[in-house]
Amino acid sequence: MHSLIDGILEASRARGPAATELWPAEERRDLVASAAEAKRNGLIPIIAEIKPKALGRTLAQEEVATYARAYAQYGACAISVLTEPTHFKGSLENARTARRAGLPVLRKDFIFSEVQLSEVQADLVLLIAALDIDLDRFVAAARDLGMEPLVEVHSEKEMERALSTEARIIGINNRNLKTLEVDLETFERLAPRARDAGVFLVAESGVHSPEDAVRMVRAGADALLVGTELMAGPERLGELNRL
Ligand SMILES: O=P(O)(O)OC[C@@H](O)[C@@H](O)c1c[nH]c2ccccc12
Repeated sequence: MHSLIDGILEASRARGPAATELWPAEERRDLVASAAEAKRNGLIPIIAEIKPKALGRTLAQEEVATYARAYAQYGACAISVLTEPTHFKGSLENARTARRAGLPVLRKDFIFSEVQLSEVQADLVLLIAALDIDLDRFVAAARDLGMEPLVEVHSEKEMERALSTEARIIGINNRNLKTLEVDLETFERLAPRARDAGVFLVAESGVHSPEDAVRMVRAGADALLVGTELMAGPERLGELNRL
């Protein structure tokens, strides 16, 4: 694993988990239904990410709220929120704030221990296959807490691992977490196997233009996850999600 990931895991271990959050009995928001609605409205379903690292600094809560509202206004089907503080400059608070915009929220973090799952409420939670966690156990634990797991893969081997679990949503990360290189070909190579298995498929990372977006949809993406490009200007979502 890249030393960056080692550093993130080490910092997380040193911090320890945040206090467990009790889940209010409010309705859960469904990514699959929200993506279907975007499609009906003639839009490419995009999960728009709040990624402070793209700006090189932490965000004030008013800024998080502004991004989240803009993402909703420009037709995002969900919001992804980085909650990892040391490298990605995210926070649990950002997830709570973003959820007020009304869209399903995906919590993005480096989850390697089950207690981390209860730190904050989200509709979906990212589980990274490359972290070598017991995916079956974490998929079940996430559902027990009322969150839908999104299992992220980057190789054929990780894809087989993800498909062997009960996961219904799989993300193919075009960014290699070891080298940090981005290649949209990764999605094109791995998507057919997942399509055959009938899971909901997310193309993650490296989408910067309408051409990139269409390319991922043609390759079989049910939704795209876009961060860096939208942090530079959330209004760009309005160009990226046009079919
Ligand atoms: O900024 P990009 O290239 O649009 O990528 C967004 C998202 O896919 C990326 O932030 C991401 C994908 N998987 C992750 C795992 C951890 C942290 C971050 C990520």
